[in-house]
Amino acid sequence: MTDKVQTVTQNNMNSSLLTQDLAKIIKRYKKYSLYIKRLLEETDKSYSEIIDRHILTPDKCSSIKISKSDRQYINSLPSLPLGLIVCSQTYYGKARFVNEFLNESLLPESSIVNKTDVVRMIRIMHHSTPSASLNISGSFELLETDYDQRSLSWSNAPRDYIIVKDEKKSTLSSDEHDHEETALLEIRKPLEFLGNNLQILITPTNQKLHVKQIISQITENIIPIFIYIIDQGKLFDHDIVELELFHSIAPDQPILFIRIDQDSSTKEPTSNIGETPCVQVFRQLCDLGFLSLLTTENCEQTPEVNLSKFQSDMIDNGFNNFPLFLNYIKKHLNRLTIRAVSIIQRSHELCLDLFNDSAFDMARDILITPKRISYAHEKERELYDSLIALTNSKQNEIQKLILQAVNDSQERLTDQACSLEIPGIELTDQLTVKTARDLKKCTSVIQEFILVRLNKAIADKLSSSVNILHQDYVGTLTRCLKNLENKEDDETNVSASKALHEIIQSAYQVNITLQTNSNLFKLLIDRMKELFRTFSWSNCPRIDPEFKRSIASNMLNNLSEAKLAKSVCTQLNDRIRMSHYNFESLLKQLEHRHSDRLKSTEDKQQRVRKDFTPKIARHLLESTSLKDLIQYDLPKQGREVGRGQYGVVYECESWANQRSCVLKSVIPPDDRHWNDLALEFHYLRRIPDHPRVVKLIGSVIDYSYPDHTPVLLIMERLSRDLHIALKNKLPFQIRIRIALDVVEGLRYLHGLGLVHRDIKLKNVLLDEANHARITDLGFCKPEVMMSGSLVGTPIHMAPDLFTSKYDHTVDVYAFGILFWYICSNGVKLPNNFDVCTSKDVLWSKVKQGLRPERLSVFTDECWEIMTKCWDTQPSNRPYLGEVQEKLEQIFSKEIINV
Ligand SMILES: Nc1ncnc2c1ncn2[C@@H]1O[C@H](COP(=O)(O)OP(=O)(O)OP(=O)(O)O)[C@@H](O)[C@H]1O
Repeated sequence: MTDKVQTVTQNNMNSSLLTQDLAKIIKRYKKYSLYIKRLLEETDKSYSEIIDRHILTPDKCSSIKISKSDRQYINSLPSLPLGLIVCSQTYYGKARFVNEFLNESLLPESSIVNKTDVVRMIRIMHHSTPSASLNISGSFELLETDYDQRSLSWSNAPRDYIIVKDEKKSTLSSDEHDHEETALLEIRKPLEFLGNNLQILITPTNQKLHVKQIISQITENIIPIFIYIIDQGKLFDHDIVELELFHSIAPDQPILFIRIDQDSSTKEPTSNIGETPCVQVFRQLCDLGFLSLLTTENCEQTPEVNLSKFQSDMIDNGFNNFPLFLNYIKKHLNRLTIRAVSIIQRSHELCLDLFNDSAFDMARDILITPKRISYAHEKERELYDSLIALTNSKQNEIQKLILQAVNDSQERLTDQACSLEIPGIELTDQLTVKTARDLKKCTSVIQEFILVRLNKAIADKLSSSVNILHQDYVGTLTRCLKNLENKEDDETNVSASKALHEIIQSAYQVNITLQTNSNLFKLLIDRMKELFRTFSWSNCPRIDPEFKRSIASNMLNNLSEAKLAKSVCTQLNDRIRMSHYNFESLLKQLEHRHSDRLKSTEDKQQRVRKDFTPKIARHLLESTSLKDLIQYDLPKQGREVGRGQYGVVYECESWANQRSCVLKSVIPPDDRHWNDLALEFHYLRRIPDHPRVVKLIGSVIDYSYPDHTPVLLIMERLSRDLHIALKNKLPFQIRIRIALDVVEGLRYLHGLGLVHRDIKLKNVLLDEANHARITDLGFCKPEVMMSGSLVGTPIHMAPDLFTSKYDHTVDVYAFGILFWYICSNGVKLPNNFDVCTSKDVLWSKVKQGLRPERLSVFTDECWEIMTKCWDTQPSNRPYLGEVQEKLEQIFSKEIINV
């Protein structure tokens, strides 16, 4: 008796803890779902601005947009209730689980319901007043008057509510019976811990419905969590078929299998093959592909990779293992929210990548376009000059060509002329013409015949020899202009490359069109006709072959190849000159259009750098931090390690499966700081792990304070910074190795296109073995994203930082100053700087050339390195590769000496 009382009390306690913890888990899930929804709304707002302002091209905009189905999924999480869907091998398994879960005997168990009874689908939900109803797909309600009347306190569901009446015994038609069978029993009663956020849904038993139909009906308007109770010693064939079907219909849906001890009254005989039921069931579930020998811990480390695989789990002895049940629910809900936030996070990452690419493109465009235009000018001029020179110098050649063509074809043409038929002419018996008009006609037919063939011969000669333009010479200019033109929005404009094409055409005209009806061709004929006009006839000749031959050879002999050649060249010259003027004016127009376009590109570039990149980086900081928060919770803050200008650094024992971390807690006071932090975070997390750069583990935004939101950046922990280390002095050899580490780290960052912009003692951290890593990438940016802001720590700032146009060599300058400290083996300010009364005085002196003084301990090699690094002229500063080489020489020498 006492034992029983104790068990009941224990059960009550367990149950109340379970319900409290479950409520907490669901509350947390709902809170994060709402954050994610808000983040989606804010992201949408930013994306609308990006679209409205044409910051990205329409196809790029559509690539970052979150799809309709993803959007529906994200919005469904905070708005739809969770549904704990209870499946089992038997009805008893479901009833036992639900009753245990609710800690009351709501569903009738073995003594009341028979094994063969058809049990309907049941929904249990919280409501302040108890009631029950039968629903079809939630839209159609079959009311049976006494259901509500009989409900009373609703501590037990009557048998006839849950059992579908036998078809044979029922008075209903077959259709009505089907409706009656698929109807869902909805039980509403006060169940505070379920609240509005959780419902329990019990799958039907012994119904004829297909698994697919059951899944679609039961998951309607809820976020499902599938639970499968195994209440028999093993899975039977029909269970396996059902589970296989489930797996094929909903492959991404994980299931929590809960094995409970068999109820003796419903026990089925199981084959004993020497395995415990737990092992047998586990093996069966592995065979089905639901479970794997891979531990769940392994799965947890990479939740995205395993989103659809091996998320199912099994709990043995389910009723005594509610903490495991809760743990599964928490993991499952985490996966849902992580999936949602990952969708947004990926879109943010893609958007920032596109910004980065477009920043590169814009910077390149701004740099290259003016160069291309002047290149086009220069090349066209060269082309024009050489064409003119060529046509002038070709006159003799052309003359020779014409003469050669005439000589080559003279015999053939006169022979052909002899046998030429002259149609439409009536001749006398003596072969003479009857009228002067006929004689003229005969002459013109022969002339025409000769002219056409002669022209063909000349044209062939010219075209094969006037290969005056080299393809690559023209090709380069064409490509250059094509690139310029591609940037043009207005395609209907007459382009400079069309003008270029014209100039090439005219130069090649001889080659291209002489054989056909070109102007040049006509000109040749006209020219020749003019030359033959002088031909006169003394008496009326016989129109015989002799006559035809004499006309033909007369023509060919009288041809003035010099005049013809001159005429060809003048024509070519005129054409080239005209094309050139045309080209020049079109290129001018193109230049104007480009200069307007570049102005707006510069504006766009500024907007991308200064407004949109920080904005999306901030969204990304939120999405990534939220994901980390869901996955790993808030890190535990240990003792303070150090303080910077913007945040406090604390120890943190472990977080996200990493031991020995620090968390840098920053409370950005305004939007500018938020943006800086977001950018720092964005660039830092993109940097692949490198031994010389401090590793960022993750970030979390702590939303638990009402008036401020600290951002926690969690990083690997090192032992101290270089400032502290130098204060305590270090051997020379170690200091040189530290300098080498810093150079290596900087070279790595520069190789990624990044500029650190804040190299100083406190941003170099040392590990236990005094190896250095660069940290604090707050100002670190890709070179193309830098808008010339004045950032850094005064004494390390290069004078060119004040010109708003600077590059990665500002890091080389800062390294020079850092190296001065390293060589001085201390932290005392250089005397030359110490005398400056303010930051402004210091900067103005540095601009005038003031640098740290040489200390007596400095070797010549070291002094040379630092002085070269801090050269006023950025282009005179050495490459870091050179610095590394010099430092390595010093280091090796030191080793030998030691
Ligand atoms: N990963 C870390 N491991 C150990 N100590 C660290 C780590 N990060 C920072 N610290 C300590 O915390 C101090 C403060 O670091 P923080 O990056 O906030 O600022 P800072 O670089 O000193 O200055 P600022 O904020 O002006 O850039 C550092 O000087 C260093 O001593």
